[in-house]
Amino acid sequence: MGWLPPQNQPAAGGPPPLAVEHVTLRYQTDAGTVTAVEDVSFTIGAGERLALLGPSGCGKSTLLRAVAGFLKTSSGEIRLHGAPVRAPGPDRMVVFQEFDQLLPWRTVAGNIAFALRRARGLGRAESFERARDWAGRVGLGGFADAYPHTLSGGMKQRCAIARAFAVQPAILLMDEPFAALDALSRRRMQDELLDLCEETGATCLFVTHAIDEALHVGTRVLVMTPHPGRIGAEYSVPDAARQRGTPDFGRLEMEIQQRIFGAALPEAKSAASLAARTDARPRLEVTHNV
Ligand SMILES: Nc1ncnc2c1ncn2[C@@H]1O[C@H](COP(=O)(O)OP(=O)(O)OP(=O)(O)O)[C@@H](O)[C@H]1O
Repeated sequence: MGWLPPQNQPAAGGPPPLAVEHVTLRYQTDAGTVTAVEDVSFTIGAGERLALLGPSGCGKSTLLRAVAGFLKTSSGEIRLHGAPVRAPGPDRMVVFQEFDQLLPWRTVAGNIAFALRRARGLGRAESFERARDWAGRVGLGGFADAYPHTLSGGMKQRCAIARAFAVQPAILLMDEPFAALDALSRRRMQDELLDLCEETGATCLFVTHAIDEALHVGTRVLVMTPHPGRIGAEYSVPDAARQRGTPDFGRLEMEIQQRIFGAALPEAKSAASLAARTDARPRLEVTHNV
């Protein structure tokens, strides 16, 4: 069964799927104002997968929630294909870390079909046909009629991912979707996600605090500074550096560790020697470095 056309297809030379422009995000609490994210700007082009990487509390989830439309910006603008984001919309699908994001009273197919009806306006028959197809694509073909409480955590995440991809949103927003899984399941699902992204050409914003996951999944990695979150550095990840165990992957992983942990990393070389190694590699470029 064919894909639905992605939503908000960009006009040639038009604005990118996502533009975050000088965005600051603050929370008002009883104890005062918390600035979670400060003056962050970036864009995501069609088919790009941007991994937002940073330590706990640096504002990754806050930023993702603002892109989803759950939070208003304190200043700056978030644009989807040029249009300002003011509220949640069916052109953005979010996959959360939590296993309880499915509707418990609907089956696997029912969860996916419900999203297709709501977001794409499909009729019942077509939405269920597509939903069963998507359940099969994520390895849940035999569980299409199962209810969420009968599934493992990994199976629930597979269903949430299928639901998000099925809708073919303008952008997929993923907030540490594999963080609560065991290490083996996490690795397998990262690979499967990568395959789905490459097959569908999905545009993604992927939040993680794991360097290896960011490098494996992302075509670009934005490293955020600790609280309040700002953009510390940006890395392009060429295909050769995406595979764990390769020299390019190891070098880029080390370089990002050095940036995040600095002198605390025992095996870290001096910044100058790391820079020299970076320069020796033609495609591992730091494209932004504030
Ligand atoms: N609802 C809220 N009210 C007040 N402060 C909040 C709220 N949510 C988050 N914060 C604060 O905003 C900052 C950023 O939090 P956020 O959850 O976005 O970070 P994160 O990088 O996603 O962290 P983690 O990786 O641990 O999930 C933190 O200082 C946090 O305490």
